[in-house]
Amino acid sequence: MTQDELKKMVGDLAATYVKDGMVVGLGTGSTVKFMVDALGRRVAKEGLKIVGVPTSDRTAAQGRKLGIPIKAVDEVDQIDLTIDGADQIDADFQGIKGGGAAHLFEKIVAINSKRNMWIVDESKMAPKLGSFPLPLEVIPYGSQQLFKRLAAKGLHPVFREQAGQRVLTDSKNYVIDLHLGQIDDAFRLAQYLNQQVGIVEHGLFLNVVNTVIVGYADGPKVLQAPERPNYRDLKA
Ligand SMILES: O=C(CO)[C@H](O)[C@H](O)COP(=O)(O)O
Repeated sequence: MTQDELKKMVGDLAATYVKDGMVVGLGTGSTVKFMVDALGRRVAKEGLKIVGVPTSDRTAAQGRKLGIPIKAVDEVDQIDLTIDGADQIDADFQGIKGGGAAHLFEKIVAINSKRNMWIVDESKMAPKLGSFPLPLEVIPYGSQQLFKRLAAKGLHPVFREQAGQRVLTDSKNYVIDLHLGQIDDAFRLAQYLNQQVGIVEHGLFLNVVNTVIVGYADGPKVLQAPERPNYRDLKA
């Protein structure tokens, strides 16, 4: 099976978890694209009634084109289920996201969701996080100084570029990727990054996911993460 076939397999399966009347968070990326296509088919054929809360301009445009009613995160009371992709998932169900530069909105939608499901092909599963570079969304103002601080700390930052231009997020911020190789203590690193002025959000998604669907050549596997407190409920 090709990687795209694996992505379609998990995307199609994830779409079957969506029930009539749900408010559904719609992630971003090539795997989610298959899932949104499948939801669009259900809306057209079955008359499935849902509201989609997209995590990027790309996903919003795809959803609207397919006839999925779209609302912004602040226009809904709560999101029942968010289905998103991921760049890397470790053995403890912690994840790295932001390969598509959408992790800020993805994290906002995720923490406002009752349940979170990630859909990935098997290449995304790893014993430890870090071989996928960790994305940071950073405010352009002062980003060179921030870059120098991250470099001095040994975090191997690289500004993300495309066709010789710095990548801009939907909020017109830059992305810095940290080429770490391996992350030994993701919680400690997240704490450090949360404290750095100029970083709007990092791509460590810790204790966020409830269910992961992994696409293997012999079929999809549905994995349940341990039940943990939602990010937003952590005490100050
Ligand atoms: O975090 C993301 C975007 O910011 C994506 O979910 C992640 O990059 C996975 O994308 P793909 O399904 O294309 O591999």
